[in-house]
Amino acid sequence: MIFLITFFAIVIISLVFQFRKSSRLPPGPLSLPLIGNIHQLVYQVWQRKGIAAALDHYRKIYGNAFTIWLGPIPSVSITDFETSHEVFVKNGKKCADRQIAPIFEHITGGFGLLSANGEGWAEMRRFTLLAFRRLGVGSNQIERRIMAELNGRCSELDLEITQNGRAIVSVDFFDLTVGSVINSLLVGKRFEEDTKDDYLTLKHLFDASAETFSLFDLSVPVWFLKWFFPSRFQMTCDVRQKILNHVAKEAVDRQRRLESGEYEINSEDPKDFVDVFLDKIKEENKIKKDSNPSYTMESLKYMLVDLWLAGQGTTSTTLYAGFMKLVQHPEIIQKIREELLEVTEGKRDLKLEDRRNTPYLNATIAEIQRHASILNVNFWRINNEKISFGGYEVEPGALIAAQLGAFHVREDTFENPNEFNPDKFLKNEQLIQQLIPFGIGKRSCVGEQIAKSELYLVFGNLILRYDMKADGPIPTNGDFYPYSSARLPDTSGKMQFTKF
Ligand code: HEM
Repeated sequence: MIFLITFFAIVIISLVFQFRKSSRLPPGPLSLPLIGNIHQLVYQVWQRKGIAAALDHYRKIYGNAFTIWLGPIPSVSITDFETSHEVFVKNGKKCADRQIAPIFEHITGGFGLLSANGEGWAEMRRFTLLAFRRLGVGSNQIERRIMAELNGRCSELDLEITQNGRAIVSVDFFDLTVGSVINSLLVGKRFEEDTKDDYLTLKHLFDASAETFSLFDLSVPVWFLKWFFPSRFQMTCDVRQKILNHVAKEAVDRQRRLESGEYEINSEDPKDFVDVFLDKIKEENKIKKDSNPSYTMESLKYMLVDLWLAGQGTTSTTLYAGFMKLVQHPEIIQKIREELLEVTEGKRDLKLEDRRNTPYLNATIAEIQRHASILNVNFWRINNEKISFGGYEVEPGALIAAQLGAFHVREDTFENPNEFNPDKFLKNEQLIQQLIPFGIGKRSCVGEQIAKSELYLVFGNLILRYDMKADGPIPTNGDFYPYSSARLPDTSGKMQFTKF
């Protein structure tokens, strides 16, 4: 009897505590002590066949901001633009830290951008944006890099068309084009015929690392993985080390040549990110006593991996998914082409400066990004100060995220969200400002300018140059891993390109 009374007393006290902790937070399903809402979340994700759909379900019940308790930690999801702006821009400083998966913290040691926080992250972010500017991002220098790569790839397509009357284009085409642009920006090398194997090794390693990017791997503590899944843990560490060595080998070699006097950096006209970084290491070394500890070879290696990792798959997936949509809508391709022929008079390539005169292409790219919405769950931030918004209060230590995937499928913002139709962005010109595929606030994408330039130039110029249609069935599987944080489409689709 005493045992039963004690048990019920503990349950009631725990429920009261849980209720009090939740009372100022945005609403959400009734949570239990210790497990929070994990059981309901798992059920909804399973029943609705995906994380974004489950979050959309909660949004419909509880509104634009809602709380799901992940065990003892509250996670606040925000699914509209205005509240995201209020929290991540107006209160940006309070939630600049990212919640870093224990396994990532373990393998990066706080280096890089994706899995770093604090002063080290802030310094690297400032440096990266400055380095990108020095390398011509935002000017027509980046346009030249992208077009050089695209022209190289198109000459291969043209040869295939001359030989076979058509070229078969698969996801590899976009992977290689985007991979080459980023490689040339980071380490000054494109992937050419003789270096394609290099690229394939890297792609294979990145694919292998994506396998260990499930919510499970990202949530459990390192000791748990080490003890209960030692081979999986080892695989994650080994793959990461191989990626690090592979991506950084050019930087290590250049550092060696720099020290031996075989190589010199032209500070006025750096060739790539490695040049800018090595130059900065040299500058910091001169200061000695007060030099910034962020500028080391180790730090450069992790920066290269993060920029490669974040910049390659995202852009390539968007291009592939976009073309898969377009070949199912030849009328949209036709309308884009008419617009582009008017702007270029059919005599020249499409340029970034044409963007203001191509509203239909701009709307199509926005619709592609909305549909591709590459993250099912956005990276969580941790607030380190209390954040108040819309009458709610989120105490420090909560997880908080703008859920881009759930936001991009809202039917009250994007009419008929399942339908692929760029017209929605033309009917309401403000809508394009509300789309946030690159995230919002202090941790938003550092590669946004590069990605936007690539998407515009590749979509536009390929449509200007080629007629395209599906080669075989278009995969209709939707999201290949609906339970993973990142959205990955089935990439088995192919297209036939012929000369326009
Ligand atoms: C279509 C292409 C791309 C999309 C949709 C995309 C999207 C995103 C998103 C949603 C985030 C997280 C924002 C947040 O936490 O709120 C992010 C972060 C990031 N992206 Fe991108 N990205 C793309 C291309 C690129 C490129 C080309 C690069 C590099 C050259 C890049 C580098 C990064 C980095 C380093 C971060 C972490 C920034 C930080 O933590 O400070 N991304 N991106």
